[in-house]
Amino acid sequence: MNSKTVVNMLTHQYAINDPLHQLFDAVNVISVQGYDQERRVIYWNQGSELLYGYTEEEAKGKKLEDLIIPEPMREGVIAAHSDWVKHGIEIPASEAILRDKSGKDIIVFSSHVMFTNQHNIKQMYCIDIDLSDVKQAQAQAIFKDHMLETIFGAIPDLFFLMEECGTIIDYHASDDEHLYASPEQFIGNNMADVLPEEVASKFQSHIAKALQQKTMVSFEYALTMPHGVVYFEARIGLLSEYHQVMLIIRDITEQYKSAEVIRHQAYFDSLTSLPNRFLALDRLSQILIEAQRSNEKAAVFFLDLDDFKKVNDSLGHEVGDKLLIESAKRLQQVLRKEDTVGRLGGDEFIVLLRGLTEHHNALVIAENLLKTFRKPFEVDGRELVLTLSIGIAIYPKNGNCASDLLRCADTAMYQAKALGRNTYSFFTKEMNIIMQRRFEIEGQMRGALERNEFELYYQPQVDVKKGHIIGAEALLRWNNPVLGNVTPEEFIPIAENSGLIVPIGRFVIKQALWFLHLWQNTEQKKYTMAVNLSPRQFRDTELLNFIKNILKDKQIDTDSLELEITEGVLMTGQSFIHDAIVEINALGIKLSMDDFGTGYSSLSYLRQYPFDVLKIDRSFINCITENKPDCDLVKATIAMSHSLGLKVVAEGVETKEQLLLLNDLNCDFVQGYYFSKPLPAKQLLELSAAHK
Ligand SMILES: Nc1nc2c(ncn2[C@@H]2O[C@@H]3COP(=O)(O)O[C@H]4[C@@H](O)[C@H](n5cnc6c(=O)[nH]c(N)nc65)O[C@@H]4COP(=O)(O)O[C@H]3[C@H]2O)c(=O)[nH]1
Repeated sequence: MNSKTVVNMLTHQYAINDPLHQLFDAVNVISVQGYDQERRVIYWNQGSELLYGYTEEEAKGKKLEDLIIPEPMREGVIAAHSDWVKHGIEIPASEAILRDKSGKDIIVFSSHVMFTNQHNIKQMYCIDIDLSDVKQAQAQAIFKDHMLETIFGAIPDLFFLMEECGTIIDYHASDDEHLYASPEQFIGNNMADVLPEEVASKFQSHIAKALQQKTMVSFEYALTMPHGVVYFEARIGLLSEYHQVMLIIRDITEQYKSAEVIRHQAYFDSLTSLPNRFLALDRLSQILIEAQRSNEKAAVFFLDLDDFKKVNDSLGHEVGDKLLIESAKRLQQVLRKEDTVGRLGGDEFIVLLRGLTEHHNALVIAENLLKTFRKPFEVDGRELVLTLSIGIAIYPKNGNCASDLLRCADTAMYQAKALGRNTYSFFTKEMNIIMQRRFEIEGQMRGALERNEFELYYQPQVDVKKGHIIGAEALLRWNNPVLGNVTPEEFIPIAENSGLIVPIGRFVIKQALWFLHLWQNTEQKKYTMAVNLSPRQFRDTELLNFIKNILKDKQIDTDSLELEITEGVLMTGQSFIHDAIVEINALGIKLSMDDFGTGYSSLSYLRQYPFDVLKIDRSFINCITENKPDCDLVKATIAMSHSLGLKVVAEGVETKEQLLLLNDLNCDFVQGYYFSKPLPAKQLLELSAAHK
């Protein structure tokens, strides 16, 4: 054993016994290593074992550079150590990437001290703190920073970090276009100093709400920017521990505008931009609440453009639309700002007047409205005269709620029409009687089917030349225990308005086809059955299937059924009606134009749709023998129908003279009291059998 070895042994001895080592032994979160002058391990605490993987036994006596110093650093470490030992040049504390037993990199913060022991031998102590957690956390923080930056850059939202009091700490924006002020104006300033007062106070109150409710709060606001008004949605998220809030601001202008369009569509008429029925009635309810509170009178006007359908139909929908737009403008011009004018649909408008002090007021306004329509309308270079019929209901005299008042005004409007149009009519109690009757009929009609109160009568149709019955028209009769016999002219329009025509119409078709089956089978002859179809029934999407099934079930040829429709059905121009007519034709069912001569009698419909039969209204047949113009018209109608390939039925034939004349005019078929009134099924069978 040489002297050097003895010194080393002693050094180790001292090292082990050093009270400092006892302290290092107790701390295992820090690695403390002692090295002698040759950098051989003389001390290796538990922390070193945990960090570098070498046990004390394995480490002791080994050289620093062989243990934990990676190859590329070795020379530098040896040189630095030697500089320190020989020249007293300290190795500064620094971060270093060392190596553990398995060869893995270990990031540490390494500090070093040099002692000279009592044998005057230098010993170096390294104190290494494991930085891997710190480094990982740092890396994660950097990653999160990058991630947030990417997110902020990719999202068009604005992000503001601010103190709870509203002072802006930081912001992120993918572009500055959405910033109301420059970044310099924002940072360090309070929202209240930068944003308009109204918007700033919205922010303050919502931040307060979020803090109070300890939850995310959102709200919307608008800012006038250089390029126009921009709508924003702000969400306030709390960073409670830091007494800060995060504002996430999104530009919702597009959304807002589309919502605005939808809102507008829901509440305003797209053609005239007037409030629609829904909004107008809502406003009426509001007016009534206010009128009740302030003890004031209000008025509801129900306006209908006279003969608009004719204009619409003769000049086309485009002209009709322009007339409606112009009418809406004229109505608005007569009224005060606080009054409302709305479009109920078609050619019907509503006017709501609030704060009426005298009954007279409504009268003056009604006269002004009529006056404003006296000036002809100019559309596409044409001068057109359009008049109005106005029904007026007064709150509280005629009713307390919107629907009652509207109904009263509607009833009064009918009265104005009956008075000859181009006038107004105030609702009276007498009109109430008419209305009551309508209500009563509607009330009684509900359940009438179930109570078997309806019956079908059949009016025969006769071939003019041969004198044979060729078929019949099914006409509905209603006998109600309360109301007695109600005429179809009275109950059919009510059934149409209430929608009850749909089940009633199905009943008619079923009964009529059932009877036709019986009739055809009894007499072994192919009769036809004409059934009236209301406009409302076209909305019954299952109707044609329903008809098809019965025809199939009863084995009736489709061309034995004739569906009668009036011009009114076609005037609406709705596509589902067009489609249904095409399908009726495709099925082989006959189509008949009813009441020809009473409405607009448009030839274009006859060309446009596949009609098989034209029925001349009885009002024309009535006077054909005495009235030459009527006779000429009927003659022309028959000739025109034939040229279009249609058969003609003359309705309401009551005399032999009429029949003879119609024969001369080449009319195909007749129907009327001259042959027979509408009859119950059994009687028609008897008549038909006798006629054979
Ligand atoms: N003065 C006179 N009148 C005659 C003569 N011949 C027939 N009539 C009447 O003229 C009407 C002809 O029916 P419409 O034009 O389809 O007119 C029908 C039709 O539009 C409607 N209607 C009747 N039944 C139904 C139905 O089942 N469904 C639908 N949607 N409407 C129906 O009610 C209207 C009136 O029906 P009704 O009162 O049965 O009146 C029937 C018939 O009784 C005559 O020589 N002189």
